[in-house]
Amino acid sequence: MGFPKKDEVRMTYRDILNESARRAGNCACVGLDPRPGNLPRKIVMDAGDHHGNLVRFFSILLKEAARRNLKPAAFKPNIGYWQCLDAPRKGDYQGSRALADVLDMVEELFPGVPVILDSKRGDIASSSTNYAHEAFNSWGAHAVTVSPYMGSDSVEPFASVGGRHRGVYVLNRTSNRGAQDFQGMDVRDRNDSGEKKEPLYMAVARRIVTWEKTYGGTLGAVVGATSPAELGALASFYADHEIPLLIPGVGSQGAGATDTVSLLRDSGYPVELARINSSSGITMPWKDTPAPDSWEDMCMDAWSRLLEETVL
Ligand SMILES: O=c1ccn([C@@H]2O[C@H](COP(=O)(O)O)[C@@H](O)[C@H]2O)c(=O)[nH]1
Repeated sequence: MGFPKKDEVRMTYRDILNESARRAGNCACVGLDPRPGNLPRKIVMDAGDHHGNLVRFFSILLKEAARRNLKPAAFKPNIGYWQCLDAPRKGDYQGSRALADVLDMVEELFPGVPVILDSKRGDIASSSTNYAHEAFNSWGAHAVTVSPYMGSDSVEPFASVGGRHRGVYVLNRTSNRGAQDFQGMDVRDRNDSGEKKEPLYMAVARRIVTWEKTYGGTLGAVVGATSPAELGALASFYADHEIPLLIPGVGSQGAGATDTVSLLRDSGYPVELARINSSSGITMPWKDTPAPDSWEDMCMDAWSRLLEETVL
């Protein structure tokens, strides 16, 4: 893989986001999460050949999207969907090889479109350093998702290994039902002198802004579209700080892209820094039913709808 390009090294990750949104004309992020059991019948030539089946499937989709000039402003593979197809103790790396080949295709067909590796890492500093190398150097990703649960020293290695041209999206207020269990807890930040309590996701948001001051143009936040009140509050808070938002939850999880864009605009948030993600809603809109013969058009319709609904 050829990341990073020479020009990109001179840019901050925030510059890369601004530039890719300007070129694409939208703030859409297409998720790349394969589910081998739900692939169209005609694609599956041998049920055990995950590498062949996935490369065939994504090659058809990516080439057709490029032919129709359907350029999103980011791609987001979730590493778990790919690496669960490896069987390393048997010398089998089909999932990882398929992801590598698909990322090569993305780079060739959609040059300049950032890839966000959704791996949700975060560990003691020395281990985080290795995870940062995994994302930025092994996979050549432009950005990675990171959990803040272990604190500053677990997040900072991603920013220092990545440098200014790589992004670090911190899990802030996630899109799942259980997000409220901890992220919504009222807490008092010991670093603040006040006695006032606030939801944990707001305390994390303040830290993201603090980290951003040290690692300018690189820190972002993952905030789900499924909780509009929280997304609105965080988007307003981040607006002046220009913190990039990665927003999953659109499509299969029920949130609408149009509503999400309106909410961001109403919050005064610079929409070109957001990446609104839909994964299975685009690559598997038939959900758990068998893929229809018109599967390719179905995917392209969903893909182009996301781009239209997130137009800048
Ligand atoms: O809060 C979060 C953080 C990450 N995700 C990831 O995004 C995609 C969503 O997939 P859909 O098929 O569009 O529902 C998936 O990789 C999640 O792990 C999230 O959904 N919410």
